[in-house]
Amino acid sequence: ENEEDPGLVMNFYKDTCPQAEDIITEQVKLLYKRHKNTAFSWLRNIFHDCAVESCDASLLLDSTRRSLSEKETDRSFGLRNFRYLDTIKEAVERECPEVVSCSDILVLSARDGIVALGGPYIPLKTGRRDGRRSRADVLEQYLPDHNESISVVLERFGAMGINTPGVVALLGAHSVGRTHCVKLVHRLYPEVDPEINPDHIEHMLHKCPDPIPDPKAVQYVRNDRGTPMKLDNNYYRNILDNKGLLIVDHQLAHDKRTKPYVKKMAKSQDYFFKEFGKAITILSENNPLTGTKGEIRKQCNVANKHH
Ligand code: HEM
Ligand SMILES: [Ca+2]
Ligand SMILES: [Ca+2]
Repeated sequence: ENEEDPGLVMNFYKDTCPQAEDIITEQVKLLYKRHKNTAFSWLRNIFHDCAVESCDASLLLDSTRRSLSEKETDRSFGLRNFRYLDTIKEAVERECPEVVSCSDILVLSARDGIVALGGPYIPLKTGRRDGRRSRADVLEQYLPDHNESISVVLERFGAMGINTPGVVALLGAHSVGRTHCVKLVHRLYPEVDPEINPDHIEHMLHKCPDPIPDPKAVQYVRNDRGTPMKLDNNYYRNILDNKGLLIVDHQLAHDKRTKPYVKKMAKSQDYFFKEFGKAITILSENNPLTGTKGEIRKQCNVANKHH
């Protein structure tokens, strides 16, 4: 870090685009009013972009002739609503063309999306710049799969500096949104996983009636039937009650290392929010491109053309 590169700071655009953060907040509010589920996407994006080497908006790049996009990999299954991030970028570009990075827009939309969902306000720094290439080739080394062991999950997040309560808090994001049947049928067919709460099995079978779901059919189960639209601590009560959808969700409530925190978060929303805020902050600061590294992308889905 030097004079030209202050790294990440609060309100990085205060001189170059003083309205930037207000425009983003305003757009998030407008878009959330019309498309509630776009807030799930803003929240999920910060994990899928930042956990894979860097918060550099690599997640948003489309495939090119030379490289596969991260969006098209299996771990990204179900990611949606990218067009609303483009809407925010366009609104910011109208005010300050080519100043605000897509990676900062991705992070700040997550911050404001969390608030829209009833979660805490987490002050986050800015000054990230956008990467120029997809990281699809290494993505699986960073993003755990739905049936990953807790040891691997703790190790992957630990490598970013996120501790055990931080991991437990981050998984609390599964208090909103949905999971498609393709990620769940292995727990239902050929035999039902005996660890699932019998009251929940009926619902899951009803929503996922086919052992091999048509990947194009929109068949899914809501992550939290109780409060599906609220980022609250109901997730922890669900998983303690054996109503977690993914194997990782279920294991989180049963592993010796994570269970004590699951119980604590199930009891205290404040504790959940406190740990969630810390962990999101660390995630959002993972290995950013700052200073003169990377670029300010004009359009979030394509790297700039070089002249
Ligand atoms: C071990 C780590 C994780 C795994 C294996 C995992 C896996 C998944 C899977 C398989 C889905 C369902 C996608 C679909 O079928 O549409 C999902 C949904 C979701 N995940 Fe995660 N996830 C993890 C951590 C996180 C974290 C850290 C966050 C955010 C901080 C997050 C936020 C979300 C959200 C909001 C949804 C709902 C998306 C929607 O409804 O569009 N997840 N996750
Ligand atoms: Ca990235
Ligand atoms: Ca909830």
